[in-house]
Amino acid sequence: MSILIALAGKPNCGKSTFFKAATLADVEIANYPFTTIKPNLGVSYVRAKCPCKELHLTCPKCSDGERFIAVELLDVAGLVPEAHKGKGLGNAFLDDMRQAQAIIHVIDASGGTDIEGNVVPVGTHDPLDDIKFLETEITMWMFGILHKNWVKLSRKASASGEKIEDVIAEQFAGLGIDNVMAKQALLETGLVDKHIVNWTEPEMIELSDLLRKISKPLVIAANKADIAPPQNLEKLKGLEKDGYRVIACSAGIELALRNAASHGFIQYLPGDKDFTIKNPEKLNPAQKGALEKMREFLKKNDGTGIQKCLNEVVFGLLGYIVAYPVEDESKFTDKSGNVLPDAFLIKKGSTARDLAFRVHTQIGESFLFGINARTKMRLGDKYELQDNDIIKITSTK
Ligand SMILES: Nc1nc2c(ncn2[C@@H]2O[C@H](COP(=O)(O)OP(=O)(O)OP(=O)(O)O)[C@@H](O)[C@H]2O)c(=O)[nH]1
Repeated sequence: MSILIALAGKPNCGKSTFFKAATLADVEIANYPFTTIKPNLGVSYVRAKCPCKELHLTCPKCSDGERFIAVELLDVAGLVPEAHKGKGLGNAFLDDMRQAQAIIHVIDASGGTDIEGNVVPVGTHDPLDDIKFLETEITMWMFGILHKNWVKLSRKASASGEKIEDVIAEQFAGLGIDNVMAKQALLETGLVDKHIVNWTEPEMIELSDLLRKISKPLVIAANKADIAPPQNLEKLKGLEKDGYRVIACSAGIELALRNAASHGFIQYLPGDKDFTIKNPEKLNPAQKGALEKMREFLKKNDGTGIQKCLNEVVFGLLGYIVAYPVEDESKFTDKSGNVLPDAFLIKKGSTARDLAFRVHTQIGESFLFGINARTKMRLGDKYELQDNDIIKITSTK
């Protein structure tokens, strides 16, 4: 049950660079055999504080107390104007979007590419237009589905007396929309009280827009921040008051740093706010100069922003926490003595029994109780997991 994040953006915004950087894992953090599963599907990681440091344990799964937990990243191609009408690779774009739980929308914050991705002088294109553009494409695609099936849906809601949220959820099940999400959108638009046969097109568009926001939450990766005019970044940050999450970033710098780290030139972990040069004598002045420029960016922005985007999606937007199941609660290990062998991303609000099911269906079904490995307290099946919990599960199996 991996988390799938879609990486979307118009041509030339730096999406491929972001994808390459985010899926280029150093051997130290990669516990997946391949970081690229398919050409456009890769393994990336969220970064969390591993409990090993606090417990003074040596943990082979983390780097200096930083745990990298795998998520899947989908490089979505084909965002072009009118993608929702099937233009360009529009259908592929929307099909990819269907499966994702959330979106990282990579935009060119420098304003150096127009809406179709053609290069223009930096600062001449308004990056706010790019944000609207992606949202409109998804909303109008969803509206298209609603509009096309409207007669069928009306009949269903009238004849069978099925609840409208159930009818909508069924129609959009493939997009990950359930009846709770549908109900929320219907309530917010006020359409819950209006029979579907009387819905107008603008009302259906408003509903589609809300369904998009609820089912495909997004983070805006304000990329190329290294060359972006400051007023662009300020304008983008200003969107946060409207509920947007905007992160200034540089995929170009992240890729360069990960490459430098994998070749042993620097010590750098994704998400670090600085790096150290390992062998300065091996670098020429131009390389040193380039690294120092990158360091300036990191200092100013608390890192390159790439790890922040991933963490914000998983822990912020989607509300996941990390739980560590163990078999020996006194040593914090599995049966073979491996310290903190697994880190599971699990939804906030999940219980000890939910964690048991994540370990194995049989263990979930035969769950007896949990033990908080830190306090050795017994936990019932309804115990709500807290971030960073280490839990021993006792079952009859
Ligand atoms: N200055 C700067 N340039 C960047 C950054 N990220 C990407 N670029 C450059 O932007 C250009 C486009 O980057 P790509 O990653 O190929 O863009 P893309 O969005 O995948 O483009 P398509 O493959 O056409 O969809 C390249 O010249 C990159 O080197 C960045 O953070 N800063």
